Amino acid sequence: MSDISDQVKRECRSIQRYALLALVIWSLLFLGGFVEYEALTEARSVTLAREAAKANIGRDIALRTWISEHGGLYIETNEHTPPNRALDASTHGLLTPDGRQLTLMSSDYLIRHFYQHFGQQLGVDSRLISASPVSDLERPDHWERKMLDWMIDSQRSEAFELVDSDRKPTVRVIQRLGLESRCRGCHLRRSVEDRVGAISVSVPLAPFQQRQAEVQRPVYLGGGAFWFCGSGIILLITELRRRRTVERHEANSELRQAATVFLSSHEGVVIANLEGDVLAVNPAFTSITGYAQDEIKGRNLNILQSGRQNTTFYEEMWSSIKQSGFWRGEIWNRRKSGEIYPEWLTVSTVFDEQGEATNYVGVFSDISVIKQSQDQLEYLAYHDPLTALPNRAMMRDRLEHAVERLHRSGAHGAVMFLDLDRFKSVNDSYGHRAGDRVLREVARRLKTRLREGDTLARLGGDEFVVLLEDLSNPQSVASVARDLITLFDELFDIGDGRHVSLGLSIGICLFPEDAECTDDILQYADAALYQAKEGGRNTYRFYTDALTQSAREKLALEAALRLALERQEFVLFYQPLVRLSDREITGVEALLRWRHPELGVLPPEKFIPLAEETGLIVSIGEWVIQEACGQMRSWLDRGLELSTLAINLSPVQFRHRGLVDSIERAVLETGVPPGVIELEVTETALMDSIGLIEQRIARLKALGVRLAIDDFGTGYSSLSYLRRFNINKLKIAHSFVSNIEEGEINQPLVSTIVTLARSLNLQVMAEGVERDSQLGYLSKLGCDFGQGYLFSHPLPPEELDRLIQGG
Ligand SMILES: Nc1nc2c(ncn2[C@@H]2O[C@H](COP(=O)(O)O[C@H]3[C@@H](O)[C@H](n4cnc5c(=O)[nH]c(N)nc54)O[C@@H]3COP(=O)(O)O)[C@@H](O)[C@H]2O)c(=O)[nH]1
Repeated sequence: MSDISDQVKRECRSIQRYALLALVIWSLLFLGGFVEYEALTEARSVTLAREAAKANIGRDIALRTWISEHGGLYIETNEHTPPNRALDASTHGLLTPDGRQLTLMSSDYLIRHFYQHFGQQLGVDSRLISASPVSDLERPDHWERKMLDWMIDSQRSEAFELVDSDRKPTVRVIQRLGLESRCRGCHLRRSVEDRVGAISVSVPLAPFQQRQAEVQRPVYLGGGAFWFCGSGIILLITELRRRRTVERHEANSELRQAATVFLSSHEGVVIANLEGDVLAVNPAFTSITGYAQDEIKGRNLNILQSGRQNTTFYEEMWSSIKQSGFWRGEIWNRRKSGEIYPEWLTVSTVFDEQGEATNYVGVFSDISVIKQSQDQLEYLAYHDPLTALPNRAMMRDRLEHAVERLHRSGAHGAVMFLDLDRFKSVNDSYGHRAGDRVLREVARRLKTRLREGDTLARLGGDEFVVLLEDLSNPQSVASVARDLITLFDELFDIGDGRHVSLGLSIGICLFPEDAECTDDILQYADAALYQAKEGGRNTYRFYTDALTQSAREKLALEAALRLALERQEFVLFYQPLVRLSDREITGVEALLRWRHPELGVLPPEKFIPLAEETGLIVSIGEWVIQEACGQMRSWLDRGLELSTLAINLSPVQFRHRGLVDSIERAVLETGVPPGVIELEVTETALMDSIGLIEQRIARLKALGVRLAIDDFGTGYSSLSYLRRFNINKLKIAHSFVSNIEEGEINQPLVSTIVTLARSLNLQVMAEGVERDSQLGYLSKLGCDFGQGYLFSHPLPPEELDRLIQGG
């Protein structure tokens, strides 16, 4: 950079030197011209003065001649014109009759006299001189003498010279006079016949110089102005040249910079003419396209076209370049290897100083990698990475399109919400790898049953959605649902030779029948799924209005349930457990109630399922245990003879690892004997959690807590677990007791349960004893205990208190 500026400075200095030289030459030329002009003017002044002198001489000669021809001129004498003493007296003493004196004026006298008086005014001094003067008046001065001698010697009749007379330049002219015949008489009379005479005229040069100076002034002014103009032009040209030099250097520097950018840029650059023929490319162009400069130069840019864009694309692109001089966008081009790739291209038109387009410059970068990442991101934004199925976003997108399209065409569609039954257990028991394997297999199996136009998406977890479009008959969805469920008949391989069994629940929403907007369709399908799961799993349900209503209620209830514990809205009722042999109340069963602020006292079936579903049952259950134990302690302290406190446990509670801890805590805190606590669980709960609860039951047993099987006879009829878990009591379900008198089926069933209990050495209790007849029958069978409205409804503790106290 500094090299460049030094060079610029050097060139500028050189230009300035030339300018100075030109200025000096120009000034010298002018000065020479002025000097020459001055000399010419001076010469002209001299010439004019000389001519004035000669004019005088001519006039003098004419006067002399005239006077000579007339023999002289008589004039009256006065103090200015005294008598001519040079002549004899006869010629100057003449008197006129009136007494005036006249004198004869010879030519000499007249002219001398004339110049004496008027020479000053005329600016000319003229006098007659003679080589042999008869008076001092005729005597030549030094110059005149010299000139007379020269003229005599050189036979010349005239001489002139510019001399300094009293420091004033004066033109002096001298002209010899010939002795003419008419003068001879006079000369003879005066004995000066052979005299050499001459007229000598002196003309001061100053007036002529002055006149010339006046003429010169405008010339000098004009000349000065001309000099200034010339000098100005020289300076202007110098400045222009200096600027052009600087600009040229700057342009060169910019060009060098541009060349550096061109060569070192990571973006490909191609310069083409207006026909699209390549003129130059940079190294990055070569590395991106594979074409070296020599290969591509002269070839048309269309060699790079990939064929991926149609002619309309190129027409629009070139139309933009021609209209605005510019185009930018993404384009697919072809490398020399034939591979096509995306590039981000900017095409700019280069214009000359007249605004005419001269070239096109294309600058581009290979965006293959960016594109791939972008594609990957787009893919991830719309796909589930585990199963490669469309995700929620894409499913919504497709559903929205389908709703719109089907709305126009009048065809039907359906959304199926799929939920895997027992998947959570697989994940919990065998780990996420096994779970992932199952999910991939589920996706694979489901796809086998669907058509190409259907969408199978995974929303997350074990939730899948199927979108069916263009259904000619909405009922056909049911057969698809059945087929999908059947796909789960086969076990799922989870590796290491292990297999698990899963079920499938499906909720179906038809559109536009059930709903017309995406959100509603999805919500309704979800609600239908809930119904399917409620309906026993491994089944499907269609959406209905009633279902929506119950779903809404469920939501409201769930919100209230979450607050019920902290608002202390739960209470426990207690129902007596009666020993049938003597009708004594030997224990109580704690039964939960919810005092809902708006709905009143709610029985357990209204909220326990929801509490189980949401997991709230764990903390509610802990409260029940704590509260019931506290109450029991209070009764025992007051001397009530109660040996059993029955507490219901839901399967969810039973599976929860904190169960034993919470019972231990209650025992510890309330001081209730653990032996009075009897936990009621269902057979199903026991069997479902069999692997998980074995240790837990052992701990409970070790604590002294008793176990009763609730609703015995309605679930699995496996008896081995009765011994295995050291069960203490069987409770015969209401449904068996309620029609014990009429049914031929129920009597043997109840009798069998009582017999079984006896043989296993278990206590047995009948639930739902409402009538004496039922009591009589059960007593006859030898049933140990009974519970039912016949004895008492579930009561608040203080009422139960009264009941027991009252006997
Ligand atoms: N996990 C928990 N579950 C609980 C708890 N409290 C109750 N429950 C469960 O709710 C079920 C229904 O209980 P509830 O509505 O209180 O009904 C009990 C009695 O009112 C009813 N019963 C008693 N005698 C009769 C009768 O003669 N006729 C008739 N129709 N019903 C009667 O039976 C229920 C008690 O039955 P059981 O538990 O099988 O002994 C209840 O079954 C529990 O599953 C809780 O705190 N936690």
